[in-house]
Amino acid sequence: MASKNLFLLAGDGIGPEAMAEVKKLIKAMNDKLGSGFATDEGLVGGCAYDAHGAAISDADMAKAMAADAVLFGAVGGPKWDAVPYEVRPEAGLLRLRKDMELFANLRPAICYPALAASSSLKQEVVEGLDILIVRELTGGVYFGEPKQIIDLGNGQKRGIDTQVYDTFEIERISGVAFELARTRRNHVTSMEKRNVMKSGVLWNEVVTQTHKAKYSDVKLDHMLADAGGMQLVRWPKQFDVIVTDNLFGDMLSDIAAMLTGSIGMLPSASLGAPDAKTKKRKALYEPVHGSAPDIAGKGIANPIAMIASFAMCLRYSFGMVAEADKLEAAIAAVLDDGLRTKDIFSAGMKEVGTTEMGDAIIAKFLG
Ligand SMILES: NC(=O)c1ccc[n+]([C@@H]2O[C@H](COP(=O)([O-])OP(=O)(O)OC[C@H]3O[C@@H](n4cnc5c(N)ncnc54)[C@H](O)[C@@H]3O)[C@@H](O)[C@H]2O)c1
Ligand SMILES: CC(C)[C@H](C(=O)O)[C@@H](O)C(=O)O
Ligand SMILES: [Mg+2]
Repeated sequence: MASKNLFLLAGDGIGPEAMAEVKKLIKAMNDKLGSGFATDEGLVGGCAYDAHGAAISDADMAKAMAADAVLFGAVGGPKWDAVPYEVRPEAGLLRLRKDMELFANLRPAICYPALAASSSLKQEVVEGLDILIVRELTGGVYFGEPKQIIDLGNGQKRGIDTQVYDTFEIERISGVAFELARTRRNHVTSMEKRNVMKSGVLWNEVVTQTHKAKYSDVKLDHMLADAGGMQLVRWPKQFDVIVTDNLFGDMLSDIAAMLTGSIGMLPSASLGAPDAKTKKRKALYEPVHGSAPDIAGKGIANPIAMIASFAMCLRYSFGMVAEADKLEAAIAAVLDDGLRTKDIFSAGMKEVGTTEMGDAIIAKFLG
């Protein structure tokens, strides 16, 4: 069997702790199921800066470009607060997204039945929740130029970020959202702020045109992004697929994370366009959470977002749909058994650490 090449970038803080659980899972799949994964590892974020002064080296960037899929942990932390902006840990992740042209970021927020009662929201609000945020990932204010701080010479400075979207960027991300909606509940809600932003006006216009031209069988709603944030907390089950820009998608997905019980639960897939010849997409899979410096090194991080990101990798990069379903079912089963890391703990449940949670999920998956 041809090997499936995975490039692992564990990063900083709890990144390596969560990645260790996925490494165990990959080894178990190779040993017990003959899955044929080949892995290589590199450095990203603060650890890469410490090693060679950049948030990701050109050599590791080349390996990421060549891999069938990249698994990414998390980057950042207070240790690197003072490093120059251009080489801060987060720059490594942004370079991966931009250079690999990973324009489509899929962030599913699913409330596992066992966690419905432990959410900070009322049980009936989150029970059975299954929504998908489709975040544009290579454009908008994250990458628009100019992006700078200029000295005005009068004791004042000016910080500038630029929100830019071109038609093709909005067309291709809304196409991804409409296609995915067809495999779900056939409903897309597009979020922007057309009431204050020109890019929001264009976003609204292009999504509407794309819908009319190719996807009129899908139900489409438009919502202002601030109202969208409010509606996500008020009654999230009104949504199926939400499509939005880079910055709104960043914030709305952190809000959605709490609907699932913890940010330690939310996986994501960042996908490029299919290659014209091979049909393969460049892809990176990462949890939505960060390096969690406050709990790093304590062995208590929730590895589920990282493991569920690997399930997305099985599904989207390797077409291993049965294995992906089985892995997600294993996560649900372990939660049903009452195992909880600290972030999702509630009375009467069994508190476990990162390793125990990972082991239990792997055992269920293989069993
Ligand atoms: N993709 C990424 O690498 C990524 C994403 C977000 C933030 N960051 C970076 O991470 C650093 C910390 O950022 P932050 O504190 O705003 O966000 P964070 O997601 O790291 O942490 C927010 C809170 O959630 C908790 N948390 C996060 N993941 C958890 C998990 N798996 N299990 C249990 N608890 C978890 C943390 O303990 C913390 O209290 C910053 O440098 C930021 O830039 C990186
Ligand atoms: C770490 C940071 C660059 C990143 C982002 O803002 O996109 C993170 O918050 C995320 O949600 O993936
Ligand atoms: Mg974020």
